Amino acid sequence: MELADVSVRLTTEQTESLREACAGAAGKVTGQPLDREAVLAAARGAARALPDRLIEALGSFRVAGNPLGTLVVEGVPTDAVLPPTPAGGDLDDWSALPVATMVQLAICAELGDVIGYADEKQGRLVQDVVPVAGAETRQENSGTVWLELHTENGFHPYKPDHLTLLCLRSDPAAEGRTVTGAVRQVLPRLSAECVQRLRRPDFRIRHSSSFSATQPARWSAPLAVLTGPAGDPELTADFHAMRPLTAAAAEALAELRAAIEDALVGTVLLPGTMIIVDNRAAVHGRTAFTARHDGTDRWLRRCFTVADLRRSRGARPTGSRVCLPLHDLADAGSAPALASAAAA
Ligand SMILES: O=C(O)CCC(=O)C(=O)O
Ligand SMILES: [Fe+2]
Repeated sequence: MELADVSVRLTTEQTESLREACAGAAGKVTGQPLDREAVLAAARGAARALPDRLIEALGSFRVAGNPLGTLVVEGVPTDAVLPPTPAGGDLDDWSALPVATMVQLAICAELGDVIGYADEKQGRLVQDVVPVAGAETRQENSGTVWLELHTENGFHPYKPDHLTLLCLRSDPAAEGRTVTGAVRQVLPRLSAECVQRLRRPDFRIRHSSSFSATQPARWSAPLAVLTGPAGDPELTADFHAMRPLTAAAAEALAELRAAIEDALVGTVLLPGTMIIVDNRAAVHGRTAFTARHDGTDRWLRRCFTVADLRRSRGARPTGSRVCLPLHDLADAGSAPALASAAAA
């Protein structure tokens, strides 16, 4: 199975009429921060302009998933004039990208509720994924080296259920491939012993450096890599930041890693292509690419959704989609699933 099997391409007419609807919706809320119900309501309104075929594909992906844990949408409208790729890592004001921002929020509205994290990218609901000078070797999306396969924020009690990445610019040499590896592809290839070991809470994930850059590293509570139904489990893994707690767990994680690396699918995202990852069904990563830092670099925009926003209400200020800093939550004891102790 290839990404082409899970791709939806909009026709030129569909792209254009969606562009118009999104520009109109954005115009009604220009100047407001994204983290306002009025802005998200405008996006839900714009979602009515999504083609039926796409609404259907998003709905079925949300409810049932697919074998690749990945959906690709081509022909997503973006803004006719793009600012230079932001060198500092963030675009200051979403109103420079009204269409791209609104269409991403509209697509996200079909997947669930948009969520953000105060620790990361200033809590922005739609974030910029761009190479940052000096961050080349970091295992973060600001780097340019191979970005190890990971569950997004797998250490977080309110990790996203889906993440969307909308490409505004590819890297000039078209080297940066976004890749995903799905649990449904690898499960039949794993030994029974491996599966059994991955189901034990014998793993911890170090909080991403974007979450605890200035503090000593913190770790998740011990967790299992595979959870849920035997025939269709959920996957939480991170081949950079996950630490097995026993030798048997380490062996199982290595077997899983080899199987996933064997089953990877991927693509160099082109402008107007969005990749959507089911964060409970697939890990994702990115191959290395070269940055020039001259405004023409690779530029994706990222937005997260959860299936049930209410579950995280104790972690967010009233009326906001942005989860408070993780270390405040851990200290307040409002997230019992969290252990802030360093792993031994
Ligand atoms: O740059 C990419 O293609 C993926 C980066 C990534 O893992 C992320 O932004 O969450
Ligand atoms: Fe990621």
